[in-house]
Amino acid sequence: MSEYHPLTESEAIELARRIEGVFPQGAELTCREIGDGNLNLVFHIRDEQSGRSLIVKQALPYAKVVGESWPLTLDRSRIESEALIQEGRLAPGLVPKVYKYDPDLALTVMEDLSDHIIMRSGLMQCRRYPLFADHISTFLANTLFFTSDLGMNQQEKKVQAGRFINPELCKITEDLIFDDPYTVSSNNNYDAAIEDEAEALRTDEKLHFEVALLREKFLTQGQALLHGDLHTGSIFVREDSTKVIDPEFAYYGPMGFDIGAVIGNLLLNYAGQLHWSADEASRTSYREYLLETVKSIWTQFDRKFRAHWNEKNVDRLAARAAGYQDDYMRRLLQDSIGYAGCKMVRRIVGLAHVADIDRIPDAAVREKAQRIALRIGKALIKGNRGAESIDFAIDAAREAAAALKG
Ligand SMILES: Nc1ncnc2c1ncn2[C@@H]1O[C@H](COP(=O)(O)OP(=O)(O)O)[C@@H](O)[C@H]1O
Ligand SMILES: CSC[C@H]1O[C@H](OP(=O)(O)O)[C@H](O)[C@@H]1O
Repeated sequence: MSEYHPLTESEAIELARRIEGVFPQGAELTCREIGDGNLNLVFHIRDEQSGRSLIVKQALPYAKVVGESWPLTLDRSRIESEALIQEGRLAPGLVPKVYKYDPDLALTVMEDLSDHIIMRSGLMQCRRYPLFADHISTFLANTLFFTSDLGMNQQEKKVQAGRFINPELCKITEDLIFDDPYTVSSNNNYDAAIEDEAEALRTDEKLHFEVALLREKFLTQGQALLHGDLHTGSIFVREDSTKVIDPEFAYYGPMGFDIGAVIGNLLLNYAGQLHWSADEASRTSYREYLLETVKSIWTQFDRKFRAHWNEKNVDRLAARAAGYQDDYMRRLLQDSIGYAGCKMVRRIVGLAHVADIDRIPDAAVREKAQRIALRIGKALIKGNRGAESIDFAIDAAREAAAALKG
């Protein structure tokens, strides 16, 4: 079985059976392929009798969402498993356990998180997660600080950056997020009703300038080891637990890209609340919850990151230089806001959308949600370098909803 080929369900069972300490001898295992993402196969293997289960995630040699015409490296499976192991070390309890990585079959065997729900689905059901901001801010502060030049040996960091060179997956981001939405591209995909918005994205010079600056940072700034695709479809939640999955886009990049991904995806749900909330009162209430969550994520991240800096910093100059920490955090906030905006725009007009918006059944309501999302996204991109607090993002969201009477 060791030569690469996409597994059948029965092969996935045989592979899972060989993982020590999970299934009882002779267990009757069942298997279902449950992958709903854009890229990979995900097998769920379970023993009904003991209730034990695990996940086998296997990379395909192409992007599943497009097909074999878009070849994609299998090495992303190594990057994903190594990133999960790093994240688990730095943020214990916030990622699934990795049982095995098989380089020949390009697969990772990991903990089954089916007792959680994908956060995007939870948000579409207007559920609240009181510990999420605490958990995700810990994940972000720990993984970003301790893989940066502030928190780890600077020579080791360069060596580690070499293990996370991820050109093909970075190219997807560079094209889909920072290029296609602002030009005519066969990758783009949007409803005809918002052709005026797509045209405006293609002709807005101030927007292009800001996107170019953010893209330049994505291309050149190896600040920390990023998750690289931290949207709400890559986060499993329960009221009492948060688990981050799917770091196959991991590479050394600008920290704000991860923080912005979380914020941008919460705001995409905010835009979609026209449909998911039952009425005006619950819409207002849930939107406030989303904005409080955005604020709390940034505030807690800022506090935790500064605490690491003050207590665990390994860069002597960073410890001494007056005003450096405040300047660093201000730039980080601004990057996060800018990238949040980019993440929002791409999910409305680019290749891969989000269910928060696309599953709105009524075309007129969906169109309004798309316009709100684009209005917020553009405001965040254009205003990022002037933002002095996270309230800038919150005010932009409120303004867009009010302007379009969401
Ligand atoms: N550890 C896990 N436990 C349970 N389900 C999982 C796990 N990992 C992935 N899944 C399921 O598979 C889906 C796709 O996984 P994901 O890692 O996002 O794949 P892709 O890389 O193709 O986007 C998830 O939305 C989730 O339903
Ligand atoms: C051609 S890949 C498009 C899109 O899919 C990835 O998301 P996921 O693997 O979580 O489904 C990533 O966001 C890419 O930009």
